[in-house]
Amino acid sequence: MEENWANIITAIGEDLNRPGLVDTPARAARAFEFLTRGYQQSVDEVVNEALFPSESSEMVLVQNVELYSLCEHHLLPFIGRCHVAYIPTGKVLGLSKVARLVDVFARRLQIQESLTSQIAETIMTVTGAEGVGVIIEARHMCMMMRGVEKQNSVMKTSAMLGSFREHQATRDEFLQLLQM
Ligand SMILES: Nc1nc2c(ncn2[C@@H]2O[C@H](COP(=O)(O)OP(=O)(O)OP(=O)(O)O)[C@@H](O)[C@H]2O)c(=O)[nH]1
Ligand SMILES: [Zn+2]
Repeated sequence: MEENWANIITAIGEDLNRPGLVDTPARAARAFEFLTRGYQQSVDEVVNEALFPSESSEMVLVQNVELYSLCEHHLLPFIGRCHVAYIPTGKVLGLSKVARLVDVFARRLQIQESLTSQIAETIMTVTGAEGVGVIIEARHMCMMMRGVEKQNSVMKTSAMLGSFREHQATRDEFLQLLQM
């Protein structure tokens, strides 16, 4: 990866030997590895068995999980917030694990729609929940810094599974909790 960054820097007409750039290929390689570290993670490892028995069958919402991902078309960041809700059936997931699972999929090359579905499906599988709802709101640098150059548009995507898809009342409760 280091060699490839060196090629890119040369290709844009920069001088790889100038002091500010000497370490950049290695640094950029480390940064890019970090930004895509989701590929090195597995759901089981991240959850680390942090599933706890609970009688609760009421909605759990983790709101405003910050999200940094890379769009798979331009390799530019999209940045925003993710809201995750589910209705447990006998076990609840460790709170931090919800945010960790968001990162497992955000730290890859993504489009926002797939990222949203992957998070929802994983929470559903891991918890055996009755239903899951995920909403992501994000700003795409590929639309802001370049291309169409729109600074204020926000992309909102949702994935509703199980009771969140089947029952209007469940979906409404989710959307109401988000607005509180
Ligand atoms: N649906 C979806 N599209 C995305 C996402 N991230 C980037 N894109 C879009 O991917 C498309 C790629 O279009 P192309 O025409 O192949 O590429 P381009 O010439 O760079 O397009 P422009 O961005 O319009 O300049 C663009 O419309 C981007 O806005 C995403 O998460 N979801
Ligand atoms: Zn893009």
